[in-house]
Formats: sequence, structure tokens, C-alpha cells
Amino acid sequence: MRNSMVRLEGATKVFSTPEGESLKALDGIDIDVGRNEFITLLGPSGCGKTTLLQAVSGFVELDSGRVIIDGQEMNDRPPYRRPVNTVFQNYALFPHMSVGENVGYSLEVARVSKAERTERVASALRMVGLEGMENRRPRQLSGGQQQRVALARALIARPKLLLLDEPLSALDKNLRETMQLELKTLQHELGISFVFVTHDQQEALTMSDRIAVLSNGRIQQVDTPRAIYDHPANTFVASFIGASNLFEGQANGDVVTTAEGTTIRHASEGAKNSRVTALIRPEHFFLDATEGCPAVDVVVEQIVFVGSSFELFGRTEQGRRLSAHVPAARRATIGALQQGQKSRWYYDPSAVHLIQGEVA
Ligand SMILES: Nc1ncnc2c1ncn2[C@@H]1O[C@H](COP(=O)(O)OP(=O)(O)OP(=O)(O)O)[C@@H](O)[C@H]1O
Repeated sequence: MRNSMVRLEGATKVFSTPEGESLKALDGIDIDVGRNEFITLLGPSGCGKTTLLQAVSGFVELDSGRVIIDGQEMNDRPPYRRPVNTVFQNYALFPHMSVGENVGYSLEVARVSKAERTERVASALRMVGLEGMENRRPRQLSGGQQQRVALARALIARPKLLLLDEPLSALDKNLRETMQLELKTLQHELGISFVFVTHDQQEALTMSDRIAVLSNGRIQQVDTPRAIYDHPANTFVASFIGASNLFEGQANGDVVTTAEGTTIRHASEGAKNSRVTALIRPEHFFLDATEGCPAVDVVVEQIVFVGSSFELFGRTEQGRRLSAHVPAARRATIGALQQGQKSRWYYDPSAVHLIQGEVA
């Protein structure tokens, strides 16, 4: 990538566990983060997200591979000499200091004059919507406000790159969703590169320019949220992001036939006569018959109302479990359908995504 802010090449880190085993937390990671890009590292617990972030900040030393920030090799530089700041989940504010002192702490350490400090603290607080809160103590603020203070503290040093390790996970759902949008707007306005860690797929989809999906210390796919969701590279990504109905089987022409005999039609090219997994997202099933659209026969096991939609869970005659999401506005298509009844779930073959290979 020409305009790279961070590049990792072959980043590998092995930890020795207390049980005497060695664990590859990072297994040859190659990734590029662009200038002004918001990239999210997403994956299940223990997949290596924090280790990757710390390899960039310098708190983890790689066994092999390179870390390059803004064109300069960082491997031998200690954390305090890297042009990076980190925002953590637990804010890590000093409780005995005021908000202003917390935000301006790094400038004080760097012996920046009081006048400049005061001005930069005020400006950093303005950025995060906490104008005039300099004299409060952290405990006099809500969780969301404390997180904003932590953000202001990280931004005051004007880093080119901000690393954020699950910064929103301690907030309740509503506040979290508001902060997601605010953070994204702020990042865009400031033009700083963000590397954001989360295990929450919805958060990753909402905020990111690109998402890197990790599993077992390896990158499974790096792409835009839309591409990751619509065209997952493998069954791990398909299952980890969003709900999925997966049909592993043999592709033949425009049909995939599973071992138990379910057939799924698709419109993909180039999947002739190979083992594949067909993916149908639950929102791509619909209950009203449409001419020319194939269907899967299902016995309904549960219908759950979640506000914006109804989530239907069912099983094919051969026992495969499936789910369908019907938007609340189309509730009429569900009619009087009840648990235990048969239902036909239609789909458009062009909404079927084929993944080479089978469920891992
Ligand atoms: N200092 C360490 N010593 C030994 N093993 C470690 C150390 N740090 C991390 N690990 C192991 O390395 C793997 C990756 O850990 P890491 O913290 O990067 O995962 P994560 O994806 O951030 O997980 P979580 O979402 O739970 O924070 C885990 O199996 C973890 O137990």
C-alpha cells in the first residue's frame, strides 16, 4: 500500500504458557493500515487481537517479522519512542487528578508550558464534547464521559496513529452505539489512522473502513464491512460475522447438493464440480412465494420477535437447522405460522454466496 501508516510483515509471536507449552499468538501476520483509515481487528477471545495491537505499540516484542510505522522500522524502538497512543477499555484515568490534569499529563511530563497546556487541554476536551469540564474529577463523570477523557488524553499528543483496545466495552448498549458513531466521525475529522480492537461484530461493521478478521493468530480476511459480510472468504468468517445458514456439498452446474440431499440453487460462476459451502444469510429467506425462486422446506421450531424483525428458527426434514429473519414490516408474510408447522423458505439464487471448501 503506497499510503501506508502501519505495516506488519510476517509478524510472529510465540508465548510460553505456564503449562510449558508454546502458543503462537501471532502466526505470520501481514497487514497494511492506510493513512486516515479506520481498521478493526475482529475475532474471538484469544485470537491475538491485543497481542497484535501491542506489537504495534511496542509492548510486545516480536519473535520475527517487522513493524513499520509511517515508513520507519520500529522493531528496536521502545513504546515511548513510537508515534502511537493507546486507549484502553478501563480508561486508566488517575482518580486523584482533575479531568484537565489527566488530559494534560503527557504534556506536563514533556515540560510543555502551562499556557500551551491549558489551551491544548481545552481543545482536546472540545474535540470529545467535554468543553469546560477541566475541573471535574473522574468519579464525577459518567462512564461515557470518562471514556471521552481517556480519548482526549490520547489525542492531545496529536498522534498519527491511535490504537484502541475495546474502548467501548464497559459502556451500556445505547451509549456504546452513540460513541461508535462519534468515534467514527472524530477519526474522519482528525484524519488520524485508528486501529480498533473488538470482539463485537456489529461494532466492527458499524465503524470500520476495513475489518481484519483474526483466528488463531492468523488473518482470515481483510476487507470492507460489506465485502466481509457479503463475500466471506471462508466458513470461519461466514459464521463469525452475522448469522449464517451454511450448506456444505457438491457443486454441479448451478446446484449444490448436500450429503443429506438438500439442494440449493446459486448464480455463481466457476464453481463447477467442486466441494463448496453455500451461504444464505437469514435475511435472504422470505416466506411469500415468488415465481422462479427456489425454496427450502422447513419445520418451524421457534419464532422470536426482536423489534425490527422476526427471527424464525427451523429444521429441514433431514434435520439441518436454519434461521430466517423477516422484517417486522413484512410480518403479514408470516401469517398465522406457528411452532411445529411446515413452512417454505424462498430465496433468490443470486443471494447465495459460494465458499470454496467445507465447514472447518
Ligand atoms: N504474556 C502472555 N503469556 C502467555 N500467553 C499469552 C500472553 N499474552 C497473551 N497470551 C496468549 O496469547 C493468545 C492471544 O492473546 P490476546 O490477548 O492477543 O488475545 P485477544 O484476541 O486480544 O483476546 P481477548 O478478546 O480475550 O482480549 C491467547 O491464547 C493468550 O492466552
